[in-house]
Amino acid sequence: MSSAVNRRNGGAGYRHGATKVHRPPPSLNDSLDGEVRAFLTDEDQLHTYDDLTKVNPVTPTTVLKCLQARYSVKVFYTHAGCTLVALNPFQPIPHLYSLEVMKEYHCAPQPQEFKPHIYIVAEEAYRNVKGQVEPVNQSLVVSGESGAGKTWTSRCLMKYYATVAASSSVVKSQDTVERIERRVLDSNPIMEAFGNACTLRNNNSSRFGKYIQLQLDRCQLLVGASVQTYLLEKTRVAFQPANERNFHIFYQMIKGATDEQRKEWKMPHGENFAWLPNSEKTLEEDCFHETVEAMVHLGINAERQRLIFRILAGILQLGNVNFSSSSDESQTCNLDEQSKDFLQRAAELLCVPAEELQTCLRVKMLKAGKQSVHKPCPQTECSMRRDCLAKVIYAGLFEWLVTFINNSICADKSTWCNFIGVLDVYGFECFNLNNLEQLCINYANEKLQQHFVAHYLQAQQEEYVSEGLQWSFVKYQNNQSCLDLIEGSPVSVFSLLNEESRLNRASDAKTFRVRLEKELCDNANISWDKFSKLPHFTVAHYAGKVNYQIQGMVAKNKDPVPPELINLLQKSDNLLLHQIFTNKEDENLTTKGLSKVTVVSKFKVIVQLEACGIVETIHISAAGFPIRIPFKDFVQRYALITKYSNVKSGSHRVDVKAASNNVLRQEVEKLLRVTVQRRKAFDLSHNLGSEKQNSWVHCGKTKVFLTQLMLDLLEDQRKKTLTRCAFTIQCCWLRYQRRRRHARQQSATLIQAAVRSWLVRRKVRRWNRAAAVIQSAWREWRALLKSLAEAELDDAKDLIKESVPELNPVIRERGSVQLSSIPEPVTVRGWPMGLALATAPSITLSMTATGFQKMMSVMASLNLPSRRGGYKVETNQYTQELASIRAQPRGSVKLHCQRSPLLYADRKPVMKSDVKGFNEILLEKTL
Ligand SMILES: Nc1ncnc2c1ncn2[C@@H]1O[C@H](COP(=O)(O)OP(=O)(O)OP(=O)(O)O)[C@@H](O)[C@H]1O
Repeated sequence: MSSAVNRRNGGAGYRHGATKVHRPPPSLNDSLDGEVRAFLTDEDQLHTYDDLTKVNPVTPTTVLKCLQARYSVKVFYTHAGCTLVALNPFQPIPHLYSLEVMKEYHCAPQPQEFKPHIYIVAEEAYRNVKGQVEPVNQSLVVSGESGAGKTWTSRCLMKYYATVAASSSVVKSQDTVERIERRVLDSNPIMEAFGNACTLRNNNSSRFGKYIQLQLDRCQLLVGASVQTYLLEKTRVAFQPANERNFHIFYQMIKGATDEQRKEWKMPHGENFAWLPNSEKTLEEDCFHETVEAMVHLGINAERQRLIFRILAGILQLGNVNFSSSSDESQTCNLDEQSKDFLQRAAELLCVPAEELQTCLRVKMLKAGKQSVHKPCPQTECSMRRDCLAKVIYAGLFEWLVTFINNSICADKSTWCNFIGVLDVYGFECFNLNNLEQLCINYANEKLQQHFVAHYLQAQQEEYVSEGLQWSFVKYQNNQSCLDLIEGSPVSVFSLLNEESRLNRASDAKTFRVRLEKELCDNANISWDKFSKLPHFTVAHYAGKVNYQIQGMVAKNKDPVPPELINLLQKSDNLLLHQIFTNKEDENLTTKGLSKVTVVSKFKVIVQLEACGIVETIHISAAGFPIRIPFKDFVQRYALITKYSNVKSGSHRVDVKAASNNVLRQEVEKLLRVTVQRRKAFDLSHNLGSEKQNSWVHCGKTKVFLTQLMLDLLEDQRKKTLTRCAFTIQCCWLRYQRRRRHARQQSATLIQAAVRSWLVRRKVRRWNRAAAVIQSAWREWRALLKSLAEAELDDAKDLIKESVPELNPVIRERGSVQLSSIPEPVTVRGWPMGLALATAPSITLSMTATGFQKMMSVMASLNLPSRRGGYKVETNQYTQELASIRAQPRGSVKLHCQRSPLLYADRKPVMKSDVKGFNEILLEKTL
């Protein structure tokens, strides 16, 4: 089994389409004998082929062999050009999808060089959104048969984007990002619980199609998502094919309910429900707890959950209501006691009046003009009305859930600018009995195929021709006539079906078949088996012929819902049910004849296929030139390769806006030459001759056509050039910063030096002034001392002379000094050597005065007046005879007295400092 993931572009991208495995006529395979086949394909090496286009020759047999070989060595992904074939391993392979693997692919410079993986497709689409020239929306189509792994693959893609598109988040708070991712992922279990069921082919088969749009902001971060669903198989609610089951949610409820819930839902243990076959089968999908948890995360609160589960329980109860026919047609069908009980329970759970419910199921209302008539329904119709009620409730609930999920995960339009779409689409279906469902599914596939053809092969071929390329594709199959048959105008299967439904006449399969035959006989794609008992028609689809049963098709298309049922549901006291059906009032549930919306018209209106961006382009890479870029854009993007390189390309700057097409073309050619030359010089080891490289690119008239390889090469060179430029800019910036820092440092040093020198100069000037003052004072003082010393010595001599005759010492007034402002001379008496003694630090037989006494002594010695002349200073010591004065080493003075004249002669002087200078002066004078 396989599911193919097509990588497709949306918007105005340059990348196109996917390669289908190229199929030569079947006869080719048969015509190849074994030897040639062995020569062409080394079968032992088949498992190593990463791309199915390498298989040679490309035939269904060789492709299948290659896939088988890879499957046997547990390799589950293989490229097929630009599509990816995913094989279902049918076993968990955790290491293949781990977070590390995701990161590896996401961070790889060239993920396509890695082993084929769904993450390559995911990453390519993610990178394409950023756009090589401009952002391009992307869509991934996951298609395949039931059980091929489409849902699994879609889930993988969602998980991948939820991881990589959030991991780079720097802007948003972690909290926001987690919430968005979580919600997007949590939508899966809910949708699967309500929309998936166990079928013969797949235990977890999606019974609806879905298209998920992952919304990205400017920084390519996942900011939200939206889901569109289509074609829910609602008939499954009331009818389950043999050995299949109903939707998972019902089984989850009966298996996971608490006793309390069972009581509320009126589902006692052991109760059998007709609409829950095979409930003994236990699946991992039967996980009620997980669904409830996801509901909580998405914001479905407990009260809403209660309403939802009551509705579901009500549907189950309805399934056990059986009608038995009445003997009289004018009487309503009978209900046995059990059925009455179940009907009562259903009415309670759906919160509608039981009586009214019973009437709605058994009596139909016919309108005749303005009058309405009530008519009892036959037994089969009663059952149909019951089933219809269940289906309409379930479909309404599912729709409400999808809307709720969208409201919860959808980002505001202003916050996202690009999207990646994932379309999980039913593959082509062909059963023994096919009806309207298969016709719709196959129509969708046919439409996809048409886009594939029209938007890739055809458009590409036409473009090549208009651009003058010598290139032709293998003759492609155009399925337009098949589509015309199904959906064309004015007459087609759908238009006739719609007409039949609108006429509202009793549908007769045979009549309708005749009508089809008559109207569509010109179309070669429809045929009839005239011998078949059942009326049918056969459509030749691109993938094969399918027989469609006509019986019941018109009824299915009408999808009628009796208005009484809708009226009843609108009256429901279950707020949710009431809300669902009140909102539906204007939709196809009305009975206004021609305005009715039928299933096929609804399916055509849904147009997800177009709305989701698939219509735009389809991406194929293996053949031709999937990338085409206008010259102008090409030069704008890649001119830097030559502009910022050392290569002499001879190119001068081209004004892209003003340049003519020819100039641009020349510029493109130069660019391509440089790129290829560089590659050759660099990559000789790859053995890529110029011839081969030239086939990677072609210049058309207005566009350049590239293969993926050439684009990668150009991108690689561009990236390298940008890296080099970035490096140069960084270097310049660093150098500039360094220089600026250096200049600042120098300026700071200069300012500091200037300030310091100014401070020093100021200090020196002060010092000089102070020194001058000190010098002059010192000189004055020296002169004064000198004169005092002389006077004192003179006085001493006089004293000795005078004292001898009278033996009576006379205290004389000495050294009178005229002070400027004092009118009369102030006389100061002092001991001649007082000054010396007062300041001398070490004197033999010495005495030392301190404090005021010392000051007085000094003043007296110097014959200085008191500061204000307010007192007179006199020595209070006896004048003694000085025998001798001698200088001692270290500048101390030794006095030799006859008798100490000092008051404190017995005191030891304080050894504070040596007397210098002054002592010497004294000694000089004395000795
Ligand atoms: N890559 C895979 N790795 C492991 N198991 C896988 C893988 N792909 C598919 N499966 C298994 O196959 C089962 C069927 O896959 P899935 O439901 O995705 O198929 P599908 O194509 O969506 O079918 P349907 O159309 O019926 O919904 C899954 O439940 C899962 O168990």
